[in-house]
Amino acid sequence: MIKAILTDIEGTITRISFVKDVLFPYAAEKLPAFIKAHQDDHDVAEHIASVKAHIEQPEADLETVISTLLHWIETDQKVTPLKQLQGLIWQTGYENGDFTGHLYPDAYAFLNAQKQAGRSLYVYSSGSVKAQHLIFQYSDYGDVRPLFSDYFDTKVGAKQEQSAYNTIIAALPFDASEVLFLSDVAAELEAAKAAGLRTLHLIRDGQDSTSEHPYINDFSEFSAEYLA
Ligand SMILES: CSCCC(=O)C(=O)COP(=O)(O)O
Ligand SMILES: [Mg+2]
Repeated sequence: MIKAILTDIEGTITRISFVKDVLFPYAAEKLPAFIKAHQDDHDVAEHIASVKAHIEQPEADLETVISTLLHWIETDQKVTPLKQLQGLIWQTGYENGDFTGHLYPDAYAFLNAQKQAGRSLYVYSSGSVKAQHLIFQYSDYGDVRPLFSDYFDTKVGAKQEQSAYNTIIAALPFDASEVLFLSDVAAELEAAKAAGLRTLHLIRDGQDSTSEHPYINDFSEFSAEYLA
């Protein structure tokens, strides 16, 4: 019996185009000035050091760090220092009202219904925990953070690695078999399944596809069989 739900964000409860066409371009535009202005802040300095370690250039100058980060945004690489920096940059955009966090209406209704039914809700996204807080604090439906009991990002590991799900389950008061993982990416579902979680694939926006996993096109198709 499913007692908790662990959800991905992009492509599962949030439209992919909100992330790719709104959040990523905003981060790319603001990133150079942000890095220059905040390079000595403790957190930012750590993320800059992490970029240099990642490219194995400990002596890299700031321009190299910035062009590396911009390349990672362009190619949608889920590298932890980039994802952490994006969260810091998006804060200003949300606070200024430049955008609100997109949530599919069916996802919002589903999450509310599951919470009311007594299930605990958790988030696991490549976006940093800070970015997750922001998208839910400034969502289209207002501040929906009270829906969620905890948040996980790539600090527990990459989403396509089984060990990341083992780490998450170890932090939850549930057995793996009591947790349903929702994602739009088959490789993430494979990793979660290997860790013993139940899985449900979201195949949204008219994509004509089938899956090795149980799948739905949106949460209006969700039924009790996925909770049994
Ligand atoms: C938390 S909103 C930004 C999402 C993001 O940066 C991203 O890379 C999406 O990855 P996900 O694991 O949610 O598909
Ligand atoms: Mg996703």
